[in-house]
Amino acid sequence: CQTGEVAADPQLYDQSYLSPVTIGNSELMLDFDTGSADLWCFSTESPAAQSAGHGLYNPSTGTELDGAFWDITYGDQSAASGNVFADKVVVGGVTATKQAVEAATSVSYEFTEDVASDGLLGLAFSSINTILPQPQTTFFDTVRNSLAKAVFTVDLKKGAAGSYTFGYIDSSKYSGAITYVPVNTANGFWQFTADGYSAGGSDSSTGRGGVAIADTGTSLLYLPASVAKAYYSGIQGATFDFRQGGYTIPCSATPPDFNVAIGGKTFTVPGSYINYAPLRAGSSTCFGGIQADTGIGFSIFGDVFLKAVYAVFDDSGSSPRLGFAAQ
Ligand SMILES: N#Cc1c(N)n[nH]c1N1CCCC1
Repeated sequence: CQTGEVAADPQLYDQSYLSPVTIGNSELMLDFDTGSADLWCFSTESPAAQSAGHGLYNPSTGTELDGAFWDITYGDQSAASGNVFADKVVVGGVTATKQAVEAATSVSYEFTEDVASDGLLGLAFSSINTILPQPQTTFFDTVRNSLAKAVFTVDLKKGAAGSYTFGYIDSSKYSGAITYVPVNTANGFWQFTADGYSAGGSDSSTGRGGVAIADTGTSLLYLPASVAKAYYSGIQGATFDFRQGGYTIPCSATPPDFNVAIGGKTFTVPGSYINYAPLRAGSSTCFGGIQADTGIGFSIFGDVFLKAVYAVFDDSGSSPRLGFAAQ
């Protein structure tokens, strides 16, 4: 029965969190993403112009899946594609002896420019893995029957290293009880229903809840437009800036805490987490950590929310569920 733990290292402004993964005989830094289901990495097959500065997977240690290829486009229109090898993957001591490793032969500039990241490790459901003609399993799905318990946990932190664990829940990492809610896997995401939202100390609701996904691969917290609008209406100097593509606030602002009701329990995102980052170095205008989920089709509980809670991604029962506890 395997269990393991790996660090989640924050990148600038907590834009993403990277964890060390051994693939074949390379150690790479991957972005663990509960919003996608492909494990892909820069490789010796990637064009040098695209892979400069990145750690590379050398497929010589793997066995090529003949005829298999992959091609993924994310919500932000970043993209990558390539071919597939079965190789040994180790995360925090948990070993998948024959994991589908997607070697990139082409990546978009967003990935080329993010030199700290050598690829992604998808932790959504394998139903949305992009490998054709036959989708393959995520790392979690590959190892889940060998884990002490078919769970993984997410403990992200603001501006500090957090952790992911596989196979166990660490009671020293949270306070109070874990509140569990059912997951709808129809879209391949860890999708749940949030009950409602409110700002500050008041329980004056900023709006009814709705469908949401827990997504470590997204930096911010995307909520119904009416909720985002109500939240920023309480902040002096806040505005929706079309050119920036979202709400901005003065970096000097102290935003109110933001409360989310899930499973009948209230979880609080400290207002400071919503003063996300200057528009560019030295700017006195900051981008808001809460943005409208307009056009997405559901809310996205990304890192701004996840770094305020301890999250349990539980596939150990008859159907998957999500657990949340205060950190
Ligand atoms: N957009 C987007 C997105 C998402 N919703 N989850 N993970 C994402 N990405 C991982 C790497 C780039 C984007």
